[in-house]
Amino acid sequence: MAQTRNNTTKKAKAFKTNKQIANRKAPGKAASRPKVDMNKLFPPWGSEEALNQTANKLATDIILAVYHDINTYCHIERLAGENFYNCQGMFVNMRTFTEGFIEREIGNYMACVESFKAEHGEFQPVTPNSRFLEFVSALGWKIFAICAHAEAFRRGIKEADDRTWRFLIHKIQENTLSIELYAHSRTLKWRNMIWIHQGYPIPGLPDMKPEIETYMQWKVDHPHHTVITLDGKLKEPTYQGKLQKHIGESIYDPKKWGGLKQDPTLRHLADGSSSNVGRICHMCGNPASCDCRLASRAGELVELREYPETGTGIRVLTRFNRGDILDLFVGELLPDCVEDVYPLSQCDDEPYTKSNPARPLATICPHEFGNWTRYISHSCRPSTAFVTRTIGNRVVCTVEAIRDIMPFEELTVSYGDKYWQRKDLKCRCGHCDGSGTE
Ligand SMILES: C[S@@+](CC[C@H](N)C(=O)[O-])C[C@H]1O[C@@H](n2cnc3c(N)ncnc32)[C@H](O)[C@@H]1O
Repeated sequence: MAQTRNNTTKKAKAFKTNKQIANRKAPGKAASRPKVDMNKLFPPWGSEEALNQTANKLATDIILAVYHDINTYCHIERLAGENFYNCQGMFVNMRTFTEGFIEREIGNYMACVESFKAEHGEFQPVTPNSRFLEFVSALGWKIFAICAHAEAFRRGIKEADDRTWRFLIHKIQENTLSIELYAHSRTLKWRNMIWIHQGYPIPGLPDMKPEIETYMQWKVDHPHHTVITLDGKLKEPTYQGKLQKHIGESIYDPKKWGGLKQDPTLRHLADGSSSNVGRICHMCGNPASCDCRLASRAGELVELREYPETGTGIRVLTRFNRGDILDLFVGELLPDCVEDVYPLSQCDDEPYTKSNPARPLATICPHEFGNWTRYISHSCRPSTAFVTRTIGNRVVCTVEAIRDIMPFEELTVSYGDKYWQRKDLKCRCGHCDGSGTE
């Protein structure tokens, strides 16, 4: 992959390269971009398209909130288990809201069924206008119990207009495996929420027992140890037959550096003095080594998914804004480049010029140990960039959004022109002729 550079010089270089390429490929012609249909983008107010657009956006917001709330619920449950400040009360409230919602939905449904029976003397399996009935019939008890953990879903089932509701059902249907895996890999105890209702039949609705008794045959260790395949199955991410394990921070092993004790990306030596690495901390502006850390949670709102042309990639389960620092690119820190699929060269955080290139510090190699950022595919029109920054006590490589990123989009980054020149590989990003340059 590309060497990480200083932000501005990287942009300047990219601009120059693109300009040169445009001139080389189509002399005398400006590079053409697809035309934007303004009517489609901003349909007339009150038209069918405009109403669909609004409903679609609302439904997207609700499903994003489902992912977000499941994650938060499980996080607070963990903190409550550790007696973390105020989390127990917070968790009890969250659980009560979910349980109460399920009780009410089942209770209201049963009351409708009973009153119909009292009036007509027979059971009528269709209760008019029951979204609860529609949802459980179409998607089952498990997805209902999982979604019930999100306040946006609880409100949506009652308050959303019909158009938004149809979009929401469709979106949840499209993402059932993703939602189930998301809940499973965070150990959401959705069974507890419907357990007490399994003993009696609920007329007109599927039996919940088989769903409660069927366990997802997939181990739970880390959410990023699972890839959703193209045919809707699950697999582990592997490199040369070995599981690619998740780590939170880069690993420095002195044995791999000939016994050298000092991690070359650190800003201070063992005695606390400066190692002359890095500039000021990007978070607090401190010129000396400090305790800042990147508090990014982007990794919690992405999933590993197989894509037809590029293999395992990253699908986002939220919105990101231009400028967001999504996470650190981490791996084993090595003195040399060992293979050329995953590693990135970590340079010092210095202004970079041709006559004075930034000093290389290490190779970050995530082929076995790394985080989700190692799976980001290349695109000649990327949505993120690798940036060298000084944060806290070390120089790091961050992944940052260079434009707004839409929900469920695949994240992309540029690996740099060299990646596609030196390898027997064809770029399949769909924006170039395979050469890796637009
Ligand atoms: C850093 S890895 C990304 C994760 C990889 N897709 C996987 O399945 O493990 C880089 C490799 O992904 C594939 N890849 C990523 N972007 C691509 C693109 N635009 N065109 C073709 N292959 C791509 C290539 O095999 C490349 O060597």
